[in-house]
Amino acid sequence: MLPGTRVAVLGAGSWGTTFAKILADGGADVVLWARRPELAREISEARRNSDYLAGINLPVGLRATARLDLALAGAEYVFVSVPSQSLRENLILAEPFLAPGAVIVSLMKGVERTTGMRMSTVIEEVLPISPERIAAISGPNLALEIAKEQPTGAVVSSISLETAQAVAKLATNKYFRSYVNTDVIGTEFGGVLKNLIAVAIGIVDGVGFGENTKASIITRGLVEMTDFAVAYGAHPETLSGLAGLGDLIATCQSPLSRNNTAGRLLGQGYSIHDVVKQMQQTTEGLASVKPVLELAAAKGVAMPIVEQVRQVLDGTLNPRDIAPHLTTDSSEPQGERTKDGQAHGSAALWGAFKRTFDQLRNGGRGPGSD
Ligand SMILES: NC(=O)C1=CN([C@@H]2O[C@H](COP(=O)(O)OP(=O)(O)OC[C@H]3O[C@@H](n4cnc5c(N)ncnc54)[C@H](O)[C@@H]3O)[C@@H](O)[C@H]2O)C=CC1
Ligand SMILES: O=C(CO)COP(=O)(O)O
Repeated sequence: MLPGTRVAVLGAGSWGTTFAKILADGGADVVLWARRPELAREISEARRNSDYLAGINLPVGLRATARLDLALAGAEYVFVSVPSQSLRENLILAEPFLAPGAVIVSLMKGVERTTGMRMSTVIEEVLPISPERIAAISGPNLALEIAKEQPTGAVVSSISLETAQAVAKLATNKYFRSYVNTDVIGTEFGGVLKNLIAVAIGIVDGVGFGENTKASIITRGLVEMTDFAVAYGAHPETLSGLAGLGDLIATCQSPLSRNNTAGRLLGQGYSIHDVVKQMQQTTEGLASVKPVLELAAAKGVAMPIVEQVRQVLDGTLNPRDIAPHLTTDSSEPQGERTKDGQAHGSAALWGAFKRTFDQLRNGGRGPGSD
């Protein structure tokens, strides 16, 4: 990838702006599209995005505009970071201005509420481009930490390995390392599902429960995530990688996570109505609960933790009663793993932890697989 590749980033919230910085610091020629002209002006002139990334200086070469046509003109790669529920309407607006042959990359971690579709499938349905020109990026990527240039990794996924590698080369710099895979289903569902487990962790934190409960929810949550994603065709290893376990750890541990924060407020007794009012930024998990449970039911996948999150959101479960299992479940004792699982016993889980940390340490070379 030659430095100076023309790239557009759509969405100037915390992740879109941070990703624009990642790409610009990697040598790309980046134009960031913001809906609001005053935000585009602040980014271009003051090199700041004070609403979303307070205290961060943005790269000198990064340009911003509120004109979608100007942002997209000549862009070979288009990275999209708008709230998942608004993706479809934004793609319709963007389509007339897309350069022929452009690659579209989803940075989002939600499913469309009305259809249950993953973001790459919404892109494939709305835009007249082949799936080989679509990619998705996911990983333990709390925006503010990356904007401060704290090192991390992510996975770029596309059914075309060539596309994934080209995108990964663009999205690599001294503090951000991109790996590649071709498991788009696992990569995208990893990002969607860890949000729901992070809401559950926030709830138990808000209630005041301790580390045993949280560790149990994280571990059982990873089983739910894996069973769900595998039922839809994902490789289980993807869920043990950066886009699964890696992101689950980051999101469940960090007060920077909006999903975790929303859960904590619910656990402290706020109603979902009050929580939505308080959250200034996109909280994908809240919109994903219902479609994910519908998709799980369609494949017969049990998701007791996500089900309890739904009940807390609906006000039918007291947050104090949330547990890593359904407390009403009186079935016979089961093994820790359900279907594909005996291969994923404790040794495999330790292996997955170790791989994740090894990958985080292993920066600096070309894109490898996750
Ligand atoms: N913030 C983070 O640390 C990370 C976020 N993500 C994902 O990135 C996506 C975007 O999230 P954030 O940037 O964090 O959200 P955000 O709330 O910080 O920013 C969202 C941006 O989209 C704009 N927006 C809102 N409604 C819109 C609409 N209808 N059309 C166009 N733009 C609209 C907002 O004005 C704002 O600029 C989400 O799917 C999230 O899961 C992924 C990795 C990390
Ligand atoms: O996806 C994220 C970290 O990888 C950001 O999580 P939140 O959307 O919960 O802030």
